[in-house]
Amino acid sequence: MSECVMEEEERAESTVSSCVSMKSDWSKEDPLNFGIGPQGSPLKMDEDRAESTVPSCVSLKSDRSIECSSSPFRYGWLSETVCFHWRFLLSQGEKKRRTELQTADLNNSVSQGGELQEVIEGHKMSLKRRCEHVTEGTNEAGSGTLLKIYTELYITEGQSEEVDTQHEVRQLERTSKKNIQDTPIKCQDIFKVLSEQQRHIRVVLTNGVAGVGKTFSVQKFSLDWAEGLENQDISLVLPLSCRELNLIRDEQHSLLSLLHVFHPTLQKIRAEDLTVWKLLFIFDGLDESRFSLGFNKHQVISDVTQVSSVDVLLVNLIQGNLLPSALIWITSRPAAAHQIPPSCVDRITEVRGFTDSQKEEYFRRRFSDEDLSKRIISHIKASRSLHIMCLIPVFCWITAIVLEDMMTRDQRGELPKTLTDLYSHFLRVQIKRKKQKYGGKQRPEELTEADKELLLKLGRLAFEHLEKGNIMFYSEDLERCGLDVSEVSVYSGVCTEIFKRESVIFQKSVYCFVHLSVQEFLAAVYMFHLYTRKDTAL
Ligand SMILES: Nc1ncnc2c1ncn2[C@@H]1O[C@H](COP(=O)(O)OP(=O)(O)OP(=O)(O)O)[C@@H](O)[C@H]1O
Repeated sequence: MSECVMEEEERAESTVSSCVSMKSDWSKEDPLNFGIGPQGSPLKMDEDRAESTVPSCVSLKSDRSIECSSSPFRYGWLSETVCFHWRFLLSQGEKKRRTELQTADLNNSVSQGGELQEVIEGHKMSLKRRCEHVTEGTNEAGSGTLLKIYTELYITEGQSEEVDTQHEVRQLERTSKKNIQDTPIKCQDIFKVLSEQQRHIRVVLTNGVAGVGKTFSVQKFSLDWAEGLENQDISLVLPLSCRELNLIRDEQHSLLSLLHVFHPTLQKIRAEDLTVWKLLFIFDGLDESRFSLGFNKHQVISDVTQVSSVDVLLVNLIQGNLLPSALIWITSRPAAAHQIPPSCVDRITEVRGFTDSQKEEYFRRRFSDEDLSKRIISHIKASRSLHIMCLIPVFCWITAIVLEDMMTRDQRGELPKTLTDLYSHFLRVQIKRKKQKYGGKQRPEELTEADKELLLKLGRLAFEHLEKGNIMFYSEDLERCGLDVSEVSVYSGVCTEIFKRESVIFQKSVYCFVHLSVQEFLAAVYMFHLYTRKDTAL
């Protein structure tokens, strides 16, 4: 550790409490436009502390302060804070020391500001790597596609009426008709105050049905920030997947250690950094969380180093007890969104999916072969139910997988026009992919007895959990249906998305709740088999 840093840390110990306790409401009134600056407000201090504190606090105020030599402090609040200290010192007749302090301050700013900037740059690089490659549809994690397939989504402020239980094509057809009162909002603007009636937006809740693009939006938002394109007033964007948070459900953490676990590039950040930076925490997939968020009765935590259970940390963050100036973005399927009390939410948005022109744009982006994308688009337009379903991006992905396979093969066959057709072809394509990858000697097109048996077991799993409304399966559930955990993870693309982490298997059903789906389709295949006890028409 450099001498400078050690010195800084020692000084921090004596000054942090005052620095940390200075809560300003800058974020409420005046979103400041800088990268790593603190929220400053005048400190109360005595003369002795002033001498040792001023340089340290000033140095925390980012290396931007040295950008302009004639006026070292660019921002109004900063100059006010600093002037306060400086007037104080000058009144003590310490002109000589002023020069010394100024020099020391500039040196510290360079060293500490430089180090903080390095941490941020490291985090940006790591986030960029993570978000640039996305796991599309139900492909295995790791086989990432570049986020360049990202297509703008239709997102609105506020939310539509409750999801009904009609057949999903009907439901989607209705949803796709734009309501005149819908206020579209761009993903990158969700924290911006967009009208005079609005107040500061601290907590945003984004709803959206399964597969509509919530996670993709989080990835795009994070990537744009990491690439320096959008929301540069935020110092750190910190995505946390609720599914991954489940893995430490039984552990005790402080907010700081939690960040170290999920964002190892931030190992060097300290408690005081968290309190002075403008942070955005993103909790993606609240519906997958296995926490019970007790908003009414919980331990109050306001210190980022205080250890507690993860759900308590979450509640305190959302309520603003912990890091009151941090921005919070929560994404959820509608059925789970009620866990967040409306009083804690400043803005609700809803990802509604693709408009008709966005559907076409998706296929154009996905295929470099222009002729193929044109044929796919015209096939979809010719089939009413496929066209309506393509409102949901994950359905576009399924359609793209199936139609690409069928249109680029030599074999002739009628292209699927109904959802049942499409789902059965989807299963075939996924089985073929699995065989190509893990295959042995079998011909990829062939469906063996073992394949059929496995699909029926998956069907049973789908059916039983659909009845219970479960969206996550665990290894015991698989075993109960006679499924081998490792075998099923190979098949992950077939059933939906199955993640194997530690000993737990999470099945992220893209289609649960009210949606007809591959899961429902598998369940139906199983039911059909039970009914006829014959070979199913796979
Ligand atoms: N904006 C987009 N551009 C291109 N493809 C998209 C987009 N949004 C979603 N997709 C496709 O749909 C799939 C599902 O999207 P995503 O995982 O973001 O949905 P979700 O709303 O988070 O679903 P869930 O509630 O199941 O978690 C993606 O893997 C991708 O294939």
